[in-house]
Amino acid sequence: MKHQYKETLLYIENLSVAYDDHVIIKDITLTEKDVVREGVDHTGQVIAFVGRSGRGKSTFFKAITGLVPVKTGKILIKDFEATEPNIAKVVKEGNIGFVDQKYTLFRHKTVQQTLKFALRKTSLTETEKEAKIKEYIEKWGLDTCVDKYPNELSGGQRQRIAIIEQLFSSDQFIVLDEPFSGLDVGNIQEVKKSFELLSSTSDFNTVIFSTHDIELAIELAQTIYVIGYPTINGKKEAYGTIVAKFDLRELGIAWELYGEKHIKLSKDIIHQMMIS
Ligand SMILES: Nc1ncnc2c1ncn2[C@@H]1O[C@H](COP(=O)(O)OP(=O)(O)OP(=O)(O)O)[C@@H](O)[C@H]1O
Repeated sequence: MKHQYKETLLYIENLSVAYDDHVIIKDITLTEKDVVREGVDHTGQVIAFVGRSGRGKSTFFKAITGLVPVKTGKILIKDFEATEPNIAKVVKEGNIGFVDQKYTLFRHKTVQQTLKFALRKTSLTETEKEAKIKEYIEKWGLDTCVDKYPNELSGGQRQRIAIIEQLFSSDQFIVLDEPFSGLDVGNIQEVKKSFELLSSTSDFNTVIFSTHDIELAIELAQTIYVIGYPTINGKKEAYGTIVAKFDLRELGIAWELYGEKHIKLSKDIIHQMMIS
């Protein structure tokens, strides 16, 4: 066995979202399962969404994080509080962490204060909260930032704080909308490291992100979905949906160094994006 599929972590059926009467995304159905790899302690899931501008990636992310209401459909996630396996719950705002493109932080709070605030609804004691913040600050290399305000942080640092903040207030899911846009090469490496940290912490950790950088998507994700306008009966529709799914595990190239097969996949993905 190289890898095995276990419990369902995320299940989306027939999702559609409309602003006023204008349907933006429609007919979105997907299942993501927990994957266990032989000889690897923690294998979090990394899922990428790509697609041309305006096809509805951000709208889809806002729907699964409960930030916009759905028109139709069901979004279920594993219930981590249930004592039995395979118990799912309907997603609610706050269950899935969302890091937007601007990594918005409280302007008037220091990093320490921001993280403390993110833990306010947990049942941890004051001492436990301090310990948890310290643990993450150290693990994520943010020791020098504790007493700084957002305008004193680099883009990469701001983003890591935004990720930790979301991790503190929601369970094992985190959605990042274009986490790599506008970052320099150094910060891109830092964010990549955050992805590794996230997925190596727990089997259940699931990172969902969008990007316009296909190579990065292939390098980081095990599943890549293309969101685009579908062509139905020869006519291109004007709503976004999943037009293609690429499972790198099935293709035998997940967790592998970038090579010939990855380059071929990149071409296939770009082709799917161009026709949708
Ligand atoms: N609040 C809103 N009200 C009305 N229309 C909206 C709203 N937000 C987004 N839209 C429209 O929904 C469509 C999809 O936008 P969305 O931001 O989800 O696309 P995207 O795929 O994330 O694009 P990009 O890659 O450029 O970020 C666009 O036509 C956009 O104009």
